[in-house]
Amino acid sequence: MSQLRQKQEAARAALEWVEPGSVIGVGTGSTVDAFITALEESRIPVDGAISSSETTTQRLRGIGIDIVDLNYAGDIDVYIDGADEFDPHRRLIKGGGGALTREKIVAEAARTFVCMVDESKRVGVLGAFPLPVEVIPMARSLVARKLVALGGQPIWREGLVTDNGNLVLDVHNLDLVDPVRMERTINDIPGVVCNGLFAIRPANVVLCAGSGGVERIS
Ligand SMILES: O=C[C@H](O)[C@H](O)[C@H](O)COP(=O)(O)O
Repeated sequence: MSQLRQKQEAARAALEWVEPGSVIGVGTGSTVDAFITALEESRIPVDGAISSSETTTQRLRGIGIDIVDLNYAGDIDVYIDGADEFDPHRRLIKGGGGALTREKIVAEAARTFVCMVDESKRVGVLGAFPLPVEVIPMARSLVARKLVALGGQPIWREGLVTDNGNLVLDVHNLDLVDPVRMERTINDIPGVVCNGLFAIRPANVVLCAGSGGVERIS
C-alpha cells in the first residue's frame, strides 16, 4: 500500500472521533488534507473547527466548515492531526510543515488528541526527524548557539516564515531519550516560541496505517 493510501486510511479511521454537531480541532499537513477530504465525503455535520494554520483554514472553508476563534470556544472534545514521528508512548515530533506552535495550542485545548500516521512515522526513540523549533527572528542566532550547547545541530529553514511571523530551526542529532525533559529545556531558552516535541502532552490515540490495516495505539 502506498504512503498516500496509508494516510487516507488513517484519516478515515479518525472520523470515528468526530461527533455530529461538535467543534473539532484540526491540524496541518498532508495527512490532515486526507482527513479533510474524508470529512467532506462523510457528510458528518460539524458545527465548526479550530484551525492550526492558514493553510488548514483555507481547506476547511473550502468544504464549507466555519472557523471558530479558540478564544471563544473554550475546551474542545477532539484535536485531529498528523505527526512526523511517534514513539511507543505516543510522544511525537511535529512541525515538519512549520505549524507546530498553533498545533500545540489547539492540542492543549482538546480533551482527546487523535494522531493519524502512516507506518513510516513509527520509531523506538524520537529524533531521527530533525526537531523543529520556532524562534523569534531576532533570537535566531542566540537560540541556535544554545541548541548547539545542548548537543544539537540547528539548521535555519531559510525562506519559511511561520503563520506567527517567526522563523524555524530544524535541530539534528539531539539526544531525545528523555523527550519531556528536552521539551522543557528548549522551551526555557529566551526567544524560543515553541518546539515540535509533543511529549509533555502526548497524543491520546495514535492511528497508524500500515499494510495490515490501521492499528489503534492508546
Ligand atoms: O507542521 C506540520 C505538522 O506538524 C504535520 O502534522 C506534520 O509535519 C506531519 O505532516 P504530514 O501529515 O504531511 O506527514
